[in-house]
Amino acid sequence: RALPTSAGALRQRLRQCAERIPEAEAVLDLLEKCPEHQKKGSFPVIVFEGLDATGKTTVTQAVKDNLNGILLRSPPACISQWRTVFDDERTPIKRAFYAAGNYILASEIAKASTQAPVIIDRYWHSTAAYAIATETSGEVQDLPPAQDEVYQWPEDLLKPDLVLLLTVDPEERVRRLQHRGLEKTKEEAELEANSLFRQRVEESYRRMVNPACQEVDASPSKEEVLKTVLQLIKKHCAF
Ligand SMILES: Nc1ncnc2c1ncn2[C@@H]1O[C@H](COP(=O)(O)OP(=O)(O)O)[C@@H](O)[C@H]1O
Ligand SMILES: Nc1ccn([C@@H]2O[C@H](COP(=O)(O)OP(=O)(O)O)[C@@H](O)[C@H]2O)c(=O)n1
Repeated sequence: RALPTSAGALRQRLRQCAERIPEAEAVLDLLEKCPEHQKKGSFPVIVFEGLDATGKTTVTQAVKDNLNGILLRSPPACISQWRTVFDDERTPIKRAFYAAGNYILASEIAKASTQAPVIIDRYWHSTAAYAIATETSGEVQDLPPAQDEVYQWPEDLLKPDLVLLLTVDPEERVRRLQHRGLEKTKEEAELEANSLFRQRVEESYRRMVNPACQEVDASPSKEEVLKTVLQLIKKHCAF
């Protein structure tokens, strides 16, 4: 399978291509500096997931301000300048890059969560959901069965306390995309053209376990969505 699900496996994958791709060597260097099996601090770690334009950037910023938190994203800023290089590579190498981003991010989460609540824009569930959806074609029925190990969180990756999956109906999502008019990654452009792919990504998010995503209807106004999200955080994370 294209997605490496442990730090060891993804390091091996990057090492294999490091001679040809200098950026892979650079990612490996950063990974080396991250101790394995990172532990969370005492503040809650809350992840927001969902398709592009479901409102993750908007809501994560608002939650951060509201909770006086620290906002992080996957892939983390320290490797995002190499993203375009890996987006143009073969799938296994591209997946190794995003997987590595999550392990590097885990060190940042470990540190940040000793200081304040941590709010994260995409993490492992995004890496897994896009990978799973790309590896199959057709209907959601053709995805690996619900109990398959692809939906498991990697054993050696720091776990968040709460994962919220933002969903909006396809028409509203397109309206938001058009409003924003930002440059899209290649995969997001394909996604737009392919509603079955989009459905497979969303269904893969829903099948993820340990931790599972909690779905939030993100179609109401920004204020309403923020209110719902803050209530969920209050209910699930004591701090
Ligand atoms: N609840 C909402 N209602 C209407 N528009 C929204 C809402 N949340 C976000 N938007 C708008 O939709 C677009 C996509 O939101 P954004 O936060 O960038 O999504 P993402 O980070 O998931 O791609 C932006 O133009 C944003 O202002
Ligand atoms: N943690 C992450 C984040 C993004 N990705 C990849 O990045 C793409 C989405 O990134 P994007 O730039 O459109 O995301 P937004 O943060 O703009 O919503 C998907 O195609 C995923 O393949 C990932 O694999 N893992």
